[in-house]
Amino acid sequence: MEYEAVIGLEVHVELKTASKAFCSCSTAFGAPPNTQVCPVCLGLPGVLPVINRQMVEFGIKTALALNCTIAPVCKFDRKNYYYPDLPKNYQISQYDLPLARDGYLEIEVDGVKKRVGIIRVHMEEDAGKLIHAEEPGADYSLVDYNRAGVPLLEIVSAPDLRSPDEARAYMEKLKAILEYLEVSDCKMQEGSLRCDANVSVRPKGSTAFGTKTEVKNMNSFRALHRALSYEIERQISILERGERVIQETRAWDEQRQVTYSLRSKEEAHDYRYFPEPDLVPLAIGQEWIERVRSTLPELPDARRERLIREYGLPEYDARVITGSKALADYFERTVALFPDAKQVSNWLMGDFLRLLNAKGLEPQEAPVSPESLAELLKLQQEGTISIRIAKEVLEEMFATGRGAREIVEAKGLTQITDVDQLTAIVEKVLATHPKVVEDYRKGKEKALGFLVGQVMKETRGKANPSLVNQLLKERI
Ligand SMILES: Nc1ncnc2c1ncn2[C@@H]1O[C@H](COP(=O)(O)OP(=O)(O)OP(=O)(O)O)[C@@H](O)[C@H]1O
Ligand SMILES: [Mg+2]
Ligand SMILES: [Mg+2]
Repeated sequence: MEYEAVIGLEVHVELKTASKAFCSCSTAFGAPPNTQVCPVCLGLPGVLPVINRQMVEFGIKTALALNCTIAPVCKFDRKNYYYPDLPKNYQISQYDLPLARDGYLEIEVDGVKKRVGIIRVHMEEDAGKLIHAEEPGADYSLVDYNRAGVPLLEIVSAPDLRSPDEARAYMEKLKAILEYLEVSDCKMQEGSLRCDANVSVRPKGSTAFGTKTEVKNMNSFRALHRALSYEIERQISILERGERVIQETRAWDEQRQVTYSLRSKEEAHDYRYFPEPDLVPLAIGQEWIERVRSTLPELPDARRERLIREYGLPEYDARVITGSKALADYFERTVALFPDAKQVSNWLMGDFLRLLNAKGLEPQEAPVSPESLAELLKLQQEGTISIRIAKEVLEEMFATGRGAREIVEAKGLTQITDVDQLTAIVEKVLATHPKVVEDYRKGKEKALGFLVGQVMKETRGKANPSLVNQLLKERI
């Protein structure tokens, strides 16, 4: 039988406010443990939380960008559970009256566009961080409450996704939007963007949903994709055996590349939600919403369309470039200095991204500035260096942070365009390969490529390829 997956994602985003959700402690990442805490976020008796205005504003901004309806009145609720990462033994969250509902975002997979529904966006506070001792025999865990109380948004998608590819496309788009809005750092490795994946399978063509499992603990898009693929296969083989999938929470094991059971539905928490008595309901007026709407920046879809319009970029290029705000910024800054937009996008999508990924860097962290890249492209365009040398120079720029011209001059990489000098090398190559020359004369076109290659080798890539071609043809 053919099966179809049904996937819905719950995404938690840490907001980059300066202070925590309900107190004035700093949210800065990486401070020594338990230095950014106070009686409010530690939940000591008698303290009162105060709603962080910036958190609400970031929430409105995000909800608007996701095409949601902002609730005229929302409220906070206590989600009760006992765990060492939660100093108050409850988390302030939102339950039946969330900040916003009923939005969508658009994804595209294999050329097919699709709207993915957003069921709700709500505000809540983060828990602390537990560090479990890993040495053999260790029986303790360390607790850091710096993160306890940091504002989060939970963004819950409708069960509209049908494959791991669609799930990844959704996450990529959501991350891009959040980055464009500048409401979060969106670093999955640092935990500022986290995703729980709900997944079920059903016979293709069926309209009813199957029993879902919820998978946690993926800390990259790749892990999300793999965990979903694994979980879909696991569920299909259960159904194929004539058995039933049980509703449970599972975790992704990155080491073993499998999911394993954490707890079943019977063991699920009863959170005993009730309205947070220390906070008044929050009424968000239309003026506030409109004011925030007027500050919305250009979002990825709009920017993609503009890059196509303004620079004549192919749709594919525009999609890749605008997939990250930093990359799109980088592109536009480079094109301002080197107006051949397609060249710039080729370099960015090719060698630039490859070198960045190899170093695990984001575009804004690139050791090569747009000014430097533009300088390199100019050197190549004016013929000072060949494309092959340009690629080498870019690697060197990444490795050392030095400028293009500086490297070209220091290493004597300037392209050889001197006819006499090249002619000598061409003659030498022709003399060493009489058989290849013969082949070419007999009509074997490819033979010329070999000879060009030999000249490039002799000159360590510095010969001007079109001049070499011309000189070879003149002589054969
Ligand atoms: N049959 C199903 N198959 C796959 N996904 C589903 C199915 N039914 C619901 N979902 C998805 O599961 C998610 C449910 O999230 P929601 O936050 O509403 O509830 P929850 O997981 O019970 O709560 P919690 O926040 O405590 O984890 C949504 O993203 C929804 O799209
Ligand atoms: Mg949820
Ligand atoms: Mg859930």
